[in-house]
Amino acid sequence: MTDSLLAVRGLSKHFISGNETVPVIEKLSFTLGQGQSLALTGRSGSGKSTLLNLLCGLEWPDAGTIVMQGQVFDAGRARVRGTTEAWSALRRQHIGVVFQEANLMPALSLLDNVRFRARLAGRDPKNSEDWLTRLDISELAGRYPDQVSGGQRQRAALAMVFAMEPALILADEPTGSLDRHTSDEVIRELFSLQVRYGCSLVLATHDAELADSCQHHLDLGHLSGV
Ligand SMILES: Nc1ncnc2c1ncn2[C@@H]1O[C@H](COP(=O)(O)OP(=O)(O)OP(=O)(O)O)[C@@H](O)[C@H]1O
Repeated sequence: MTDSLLAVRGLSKHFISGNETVPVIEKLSFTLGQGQSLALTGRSGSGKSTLLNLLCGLEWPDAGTIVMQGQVFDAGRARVRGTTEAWSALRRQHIGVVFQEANLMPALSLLDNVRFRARLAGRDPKNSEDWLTRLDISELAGRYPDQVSGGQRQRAALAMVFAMEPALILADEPTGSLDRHTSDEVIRELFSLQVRYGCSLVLATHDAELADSCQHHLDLGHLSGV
């Protein structure tokens, strides 16, 4: 892939379970180009969520290097002063996350959630209402997350992600909690906006059809690189 946005080299992660060491990601390497999409597949427990968590900083790698937009995060240097702060800033500004359950702030209306995420990324929140319109939930702008359906929350989560103008979207079974019809609609929006705005996408899914919609495919069950 050319014009690499994301390059992962020799990434490894294990967990400790009782007295046992459980290797989950082992010496994984791949690159993802700007504006490209990558499907992560593999049996349950193969490490899809763990990889997404490593990429967005919710988990700490044991070894390896992640390079995003030219900024290097080296597991060996992770504790060096300034490294984690620089990575946190990069993620806040450039990585949008959509998980199975929309992670909205319960005390904020849908519109304020979108504005909040845009501001957090340092973007002007003036287009927040437009994003709700584009995702067909403008009439719900003033409602709180617990006053709307799961599909509407997931649309609001997408509006939040696009309002921050991300370079990279990480999506973990983003429609896993939705019925097929709503799921298809939300996924269509995700792909169409991702292509239109040229951001890259890493999507963990068990859905073979969805995986086929991505340009690249990484099967963690077989630990092969892209
Ligand atoms: N915090 C943790 N402590 C110990 N083991 C963990 C932890 N998080 C994940 N694991 C283990 O790591 C492995 C990979 O989990 P992960 O959630 O990444 O898999 P997955 O491919 O996303 O699975 P699924 O398709 O079921 O969502 C599993 O064996 C899981 O039990």
